[in-house]
Amino acid sequence: MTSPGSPAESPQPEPFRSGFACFVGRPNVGKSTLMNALVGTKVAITSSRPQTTRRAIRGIVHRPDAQLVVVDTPGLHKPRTLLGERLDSLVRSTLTEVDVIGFCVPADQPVGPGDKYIARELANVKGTPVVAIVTKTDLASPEQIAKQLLAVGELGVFADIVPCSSENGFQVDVVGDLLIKHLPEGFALYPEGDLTDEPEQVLVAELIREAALEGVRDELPHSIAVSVDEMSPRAGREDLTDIYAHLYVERPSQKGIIIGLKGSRLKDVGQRARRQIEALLGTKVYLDLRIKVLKDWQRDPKQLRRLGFYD
Ligand SMILES: Nc1nc2c(ncn2[C@@H]2O[C@H](COP(=O)(O)OP(=O)(O)OP(=O)(O)O)[C@@H](O)[C@H]2O)c(=O)[nH]1
Repeated sequence: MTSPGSPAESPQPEPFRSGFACFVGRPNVGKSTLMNALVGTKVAITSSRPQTTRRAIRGIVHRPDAQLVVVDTPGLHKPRTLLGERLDSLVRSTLTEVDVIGFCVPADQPVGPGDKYIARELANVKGTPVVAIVTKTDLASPEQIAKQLLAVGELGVFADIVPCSSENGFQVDVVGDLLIKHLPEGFALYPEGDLTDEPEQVLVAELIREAALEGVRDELPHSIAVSVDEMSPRAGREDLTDIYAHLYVERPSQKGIIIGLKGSRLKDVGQRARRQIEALLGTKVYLDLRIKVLKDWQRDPKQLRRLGFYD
């Protein structure tokens, strides 16, 4: 304890805090990118297609005085397919399990019905503080940002409202501070240095899916799923990982799109994914990637379970 007579003494350190946060917001508002910026490495995948994220991927922010575990959630949206319904129930159960929620609204788009829908949902989550985050400030003028802060303030009762940009780093650390403020006092939940508790195999599958989505913007909205069937170091080669994976599409025509002329597109997808996976694993990678048609997998409960989407 610092006493008034001993100015040389350092002040009482803040208590160590640890706990969970999640980001919610319309698809494409920058939730995954913000999590990556907070964690400081590429953990969740991002793409310019809405609804890229399907799993609660966790990133872990380590600070001297805190450990913040960020659960990345899919964009809340009105369910259309069975897959959509599962996504939403995943989001809802996540909301009640975390210590603080970050509600993301982009600075460069007017507040719309989607944001209002989520704000109403959040008002029903009792007992979890919500920090409203105005994202992508690099895309908006100061006036636009000021207006957006006011508009977001009208959407509900928030513990704080903070503007930030994951693109240029503006106030990303402040977002971290404001989330950490709401965590309970406690011990570190994960060893220092851990950035995510997702098994590497899941991250690898996500990187392959990201590569496969690239360039087929409108043709294959949400029809691609990936399973990594086997992943192991090559015998006698510490520096090489063998990966056997399947890319699933819903219809034969989609298979053609992915494969491309004389297999050119698939080759591209494999190369792009391989580079990313090598960065993640820190070894060379041999990637055996095959395509299968799983008819209407998004509507088939058994296939959904196989691909890791549980009720
Ligand atoms: N200029 C700019 N672009 C951003 C920023 N944050 C995210 N983006 C871009 O916005 C797009 C969507 O970002 P994501 O992080 O995937 O969005 P999300 O909210 O996680 O999307 P879903 O997974 O679909 O819910 C990507 O193209 C990002 O590069 C930002 O601060 N500034």
